[in-house]
Amino acid sequence: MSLINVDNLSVRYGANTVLRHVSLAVEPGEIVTIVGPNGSGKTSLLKAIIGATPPAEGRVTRKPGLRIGYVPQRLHIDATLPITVERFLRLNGEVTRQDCVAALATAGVPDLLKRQMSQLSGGQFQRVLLAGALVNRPDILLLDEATQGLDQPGSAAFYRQIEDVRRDTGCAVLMISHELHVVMSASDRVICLNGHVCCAGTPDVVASAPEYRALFGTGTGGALALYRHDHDHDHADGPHEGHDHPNTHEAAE
Ligand SMILES: Nc1ncnc2c1ncn2[C@@H]1O[C@H](COP(=O)(O)OP(=O)(O)OP(=O)(O)O)[C@@H](O)[C@H]1O
Repeated sequence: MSLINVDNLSVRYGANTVLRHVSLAVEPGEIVTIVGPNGSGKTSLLKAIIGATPPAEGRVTRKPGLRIGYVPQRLHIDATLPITVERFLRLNGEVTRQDCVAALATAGVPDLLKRQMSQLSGGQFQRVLLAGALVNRPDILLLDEATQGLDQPGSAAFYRQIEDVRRDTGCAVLMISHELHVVMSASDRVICLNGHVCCAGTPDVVASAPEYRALFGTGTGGALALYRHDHDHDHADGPHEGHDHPNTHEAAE
């Protein structure tokens, strides 16, 4: 059974339809990236998946008992508020120090337990948010542009960490990113969203799809090559989400 199944989902705010007939599924252990321009409904999709936004049409099914870890776009913590990393992580319910130590290690920042949140660098802060999402041992991580404010090497390092997290914990990942060229190596599957699913498939296929190029241009070719590396695992392409351009991936494959 899929961890998450989105079936023919439409989302409206008043008269404004921001998602139309979106269908997708996330399988255990998969890394799926959602790309799309500003305002294309990416955050609305994540909100519908966690149940914070009701569907106008269609439905979202979560596997019973599914544990979701959520990493927000950004989180502001008042610099004058003294709060250590450990205390911050223990805000997540019944969490022991051991759980915090383990989550920080998985997030790639094993030595931050006693540090003040306000003294972390941007990259360390995002990893502590990641640890906060990991602390309850989720089946799936949802990341909403978790690398905002990081420079490109910082983003690339963060996404490599996500791959390590998947390898170490087996959890699935559904993430939003503007940076296909950076998430390329980490993603099994990419869904390009623009109110509807305009193309979907492996990163290579999506990056060369005319629909993606129409939205993002072709300027990332060099970066794609730079960040691409060989995977030592083999994930199936997964189901191609229903969309308006059925021949895209087949033509490119
Ligand atoms: N609570 C809301 N009420 C009304 N309109 C909303 C609400 N949330 C989002 N919208 C609108 O829905 C559309 C999609 O927004 P959403 O945040 O899902 O897009 P996004 O792809 O995540 O954008 P970005 O890349 O800029 O974060 C936008 O036009 C936005 O203004």
